[in-house]
Amino acid sequence: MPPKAEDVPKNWPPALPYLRTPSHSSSLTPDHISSLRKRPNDTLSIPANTPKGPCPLVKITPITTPSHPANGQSGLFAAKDLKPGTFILQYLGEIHPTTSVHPDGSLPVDPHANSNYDLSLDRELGLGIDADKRGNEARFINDYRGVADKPNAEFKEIWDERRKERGMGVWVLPEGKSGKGKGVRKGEEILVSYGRGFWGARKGDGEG
Ligand SMILES: C[S@@+](CC[C@H](N)C(=O)[O-])C[C@H]1O[C@@H](n2cnc3c(N)ncnc32)[C@H](O)[C@@H]1O
Repeated sequence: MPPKAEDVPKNWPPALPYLRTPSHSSSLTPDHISSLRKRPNDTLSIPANTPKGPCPLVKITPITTPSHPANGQSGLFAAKDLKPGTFILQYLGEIHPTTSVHPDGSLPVDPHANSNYDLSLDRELGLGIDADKRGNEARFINDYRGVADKPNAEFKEIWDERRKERGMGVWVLPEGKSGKGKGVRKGEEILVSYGRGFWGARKGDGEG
């Protein structure tokens, strides 16, 4: 059955599969899988009342402000006031090894290296989450550079108790000692820091 309009968020690109749970690359090894199923000591769980499917806290919005560095693309905006420390949604995409052996057996290659939607989940083990070809609303989160003075949200590892699996979550920045995180007001863009490495690899695409 084709998905009903309410099954995907408004402004979701029609050609892109919308995920409600992570997808696993067929290149994951048994070691990767067993590490994904081991809960790290200091991770928070996804709140039990988190809906599977479209997130009521956010809106995918086309950007039409000429001064915005991602003008002509989309961004993710708050649909409600969000307090500091709020879990917003999980970053869904394909969980994949960051290197895999080339089909001809030559040097390892990373087929996700050029993706603009690839997040690191575990650097040591070499695991990433790529939302280039499939994902959820979180793939539309822009970097704060050129948009605001500071980020108002962050990517932080989470534990999914329903799937017993590690993943990445998007959280509103906590208050912190200096009152750093002030929350996100309804209608404000949700912005993270991609890190200098992202922009360093894409000189001319944003700030370094
Ligand atoms: C994960 S995507 C974010 C969603 C993207 N805007 C879209 O509509 O699909 C990352 C890409 O968004 C753009 N982008 C995000 N933040 C930006 C910023 N601060 N300045 C310039 N481009 C940005 C860049 O093209 C980057 O490669």
